[in-house]
Amino acid sequence: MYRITPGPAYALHGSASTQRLEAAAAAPLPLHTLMRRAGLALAKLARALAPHARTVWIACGPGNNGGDGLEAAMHLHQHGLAVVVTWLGEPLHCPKDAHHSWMRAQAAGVCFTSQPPAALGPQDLCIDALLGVGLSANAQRRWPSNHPLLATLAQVRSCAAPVLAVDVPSGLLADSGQFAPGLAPAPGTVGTSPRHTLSLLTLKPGLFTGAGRDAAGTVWFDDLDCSAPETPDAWLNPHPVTSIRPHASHKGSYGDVAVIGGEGLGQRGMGMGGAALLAARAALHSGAGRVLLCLCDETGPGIDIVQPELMLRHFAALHLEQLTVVAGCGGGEAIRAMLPQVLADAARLVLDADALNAIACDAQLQQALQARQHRPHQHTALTPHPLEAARLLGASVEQVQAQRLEAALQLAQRFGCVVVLKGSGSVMAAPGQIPRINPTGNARLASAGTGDVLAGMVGAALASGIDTYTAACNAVFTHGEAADQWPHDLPLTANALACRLLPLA
Ligand SMILES: NC(=O)C1=CN([C@@H]2O[C@H](COP(=O)(O)OP(=O)(O)OC[C@H]3O[C@@H](n4cnc5c(N)ncnc54)[C@H](O)[C@@H]3O)[C@@H](O)[C@H]2O)[C@@H](O)CC1
Ligand SMILES: Nc1ncnc2c1ncn2[C@@H]1O[C@H](COP(=O)(O)OP(=O)(O)O)[C@@H](O)[C@H]1O
Ligand SMILES: [K+]
Repeated sequence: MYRITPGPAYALHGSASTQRLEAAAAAPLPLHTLMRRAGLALAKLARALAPHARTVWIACGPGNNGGDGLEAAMHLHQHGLAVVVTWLGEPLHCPKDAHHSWMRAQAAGVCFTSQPPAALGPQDLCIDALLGVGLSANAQRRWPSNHPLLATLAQVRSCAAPVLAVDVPSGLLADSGQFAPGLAPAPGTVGTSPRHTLSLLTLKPGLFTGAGRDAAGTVWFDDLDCSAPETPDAWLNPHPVTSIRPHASHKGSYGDVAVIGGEGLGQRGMGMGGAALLAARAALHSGAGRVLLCLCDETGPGIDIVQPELMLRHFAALHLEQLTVVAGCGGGEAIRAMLPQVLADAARLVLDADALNAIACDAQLQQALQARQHRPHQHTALTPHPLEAARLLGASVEQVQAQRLEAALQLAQRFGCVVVLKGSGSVMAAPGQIPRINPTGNARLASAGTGDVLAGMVGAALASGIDTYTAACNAVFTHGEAADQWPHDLPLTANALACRLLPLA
């Protein structure tokens, strides 16, 4: 068993592949072996997390997730802890494994009650064994609003003791990181005590994206002594491989990035030059050899006084076929006029923000984007946030967020390019590749301009010559890592982020 921290490329398996793996792993073993291993692992972690617990409340649901909780209850009780179990299963209708563990817990003398013990405190522990991966398969069903499971789930979530979830936080869909219909916590009802999740047999994608990161808290993993030979549904995006710059290199070795964006104040009364500046500065600080800045503003400045390394260029003076172009940041409506030429000629291209919005409502631009995949010397990455992704897919933000992995893959396949679907647990996808979920980053990035910084970083990574998918994945990891390492007493603003980043290449 170990704690999951950003760095390695962990394999992620959704509920269907986990269930297949479970069946394959259980087949050669004596009955109940996996649940016994799960219960032991859970009890071990519970004791490590709450060594001074006076009371452990274990909320057990009707299926095998509840069975894991019952099995752990027996071990913790045998260790002399005051264990109280609320079991919502029915002896005649529960799965065989869970029934077996219920019998064992009863025989061991575990205390069963319908209500949580009074006065659970911060040194105590609540184990959430209500629902696991069985939820995904049955999500179309609903519990009636007066069902005891819903009341117990609310009590678990508002508990003052730390909560250790078994496999997945109950109610969260293991595949998507969204709550099942009717099972999302009401605003303001989740306690502030620490959250932990012990993922069993496999790591689930839903723990790392969407609502999953908040719900899961610290993620632990135990493989129950079973290997997972199935192809994963996704990878946790690993730390980039550090590359050393050879002494015999020069600025041309690290590529030229041109940022095109920044509609002028005079055009529609909305000045957005800052977004383009942020992307350009981020590209420079991420190691690009040279960075050109093309503002969509005839009256714009001729120099960035703060960052004089940036070279201002008119659009007509850009040799697109030799450049890595980052297009869209603050481009407003002005970027639309430049897109046909950019899509036709740019060697490597990152499309963000207003470039994506323009493409979403123009079939010709969409065709021009799709055509790039057939030109071997051209490479493209899109970096939409969920609303931009929804516009490109003709869907709603809720639909995108309900299936972040699928949405990113769908965009990648439709446009034949690499896609970064941003937000908590950004998803990276490319045609023919297993998608990745990024484990770095935090809500301090929820501030205007941090996406422009990311676009500049992807541009710098692409310009260094690495393949587009790796470039996007590396940049997303480093962008999030910078936010994770940001000093707590310093405000995280996009410009500071752009200028403090370590080189990518
Ligand atoms: N069988 C075993 O030996 C093992 C089981 N494991 C545990 O088993 C869990 C999966 O167990 P289950 O497949 O029994 O499922 P869960 O215990 O996750 O179950 C959900 C229960 O609620 C019901 N349910 C699910 N969604 C519903 C909905 N929308 N409306 C109404 N009822 C719904 C299901 O019928 C099931 O009884 C894993 O998450 C894991 O914790 C693991 O420990 C591995 C070993
Ligand atoms: N809560 C969060 N957790 C992790 N990353 C986040 C969070 N909120 C925002 N981000 C990241 O910050 C960036 C914001 O990008 P975007 O929405 O395009 O902002 P902007 O257009 O203002 O630059 C993305 O990389 C996104 O993944
Ligand atoms: K659970």
